[in-house]
Amino acid sequence: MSVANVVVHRDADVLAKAVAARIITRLVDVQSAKGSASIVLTGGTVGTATLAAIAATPARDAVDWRRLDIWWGDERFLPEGDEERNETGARRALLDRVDVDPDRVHVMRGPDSGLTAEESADSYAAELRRAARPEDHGPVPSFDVMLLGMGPDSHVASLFPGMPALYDTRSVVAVHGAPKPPPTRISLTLPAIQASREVWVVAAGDEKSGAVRLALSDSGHVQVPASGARGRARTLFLLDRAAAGKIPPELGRISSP
Ligand SMILES: O=C(O)[C@H](O)[C@@H](O)[C@H](O)[C@H](O)COP(=O)(O)O
Repeated sequence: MSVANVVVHRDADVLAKAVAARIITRLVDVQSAKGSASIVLTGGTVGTATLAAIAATPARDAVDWRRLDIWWGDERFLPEGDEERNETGARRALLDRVDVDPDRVHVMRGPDSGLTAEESADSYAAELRRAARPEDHGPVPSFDVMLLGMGPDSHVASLFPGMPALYDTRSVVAVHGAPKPPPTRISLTLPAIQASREVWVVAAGDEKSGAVRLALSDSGHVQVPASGARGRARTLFLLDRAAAGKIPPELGRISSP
């Protein structure tokens, strides 16, 4: 797993725009090299603001949206179209505004599908397994970009400190009793996250600064899930100054103006 590199931006607005530009560049580079690309989206305010920033960027047209596989790191177990679903926020911010291939938008199904949360998690794991290729050496694709928001408790996706999902070796699990509402969710596990070529953790606000410091130190991933958010080739913590406020000098950081 790669060591985390930190990039700090002035504020949450610049952070979202900078991550949007980074995503566009990364997808264009990957598509140029491989013909298609894959990205895992996150819920949360920073993740959604980033998608809106992509939609607002003329350079978005440099991405071939038809040749992009879109996944989610987690989803609230709610009916399709529910305002609280991460999918709803992503469609409104970006996906309904670019020419994605609907067959390559892989949603985590909610209760309206007739599936239980466990069945929905198993169904998503099976979809990931079908998408994995021999060179991925595992049950999930090597995602080109794994976007993860992070909570003040250092949760990523719906992996909350100390909860059973952090001990699970499967790729996708149902989460019950999540401390962040709604309580029932579907989430990739750390092994699935760590299969990514690149993991980008995005966080803004001083309420995240303690979690950032823990996530960048060698904390245990059960109590500090974000410390397990590492990519095979690259890990980025993309922060605003407030979220970076407790990073010790020895951990290094690159600050934009
Ligand atoms: O379903 C969710 O709620 C998200 O996937 C969750 O992991 C989110 O990314 C973090 O809680 C950060 O959220 P904020 O950026 O809003 O603080």
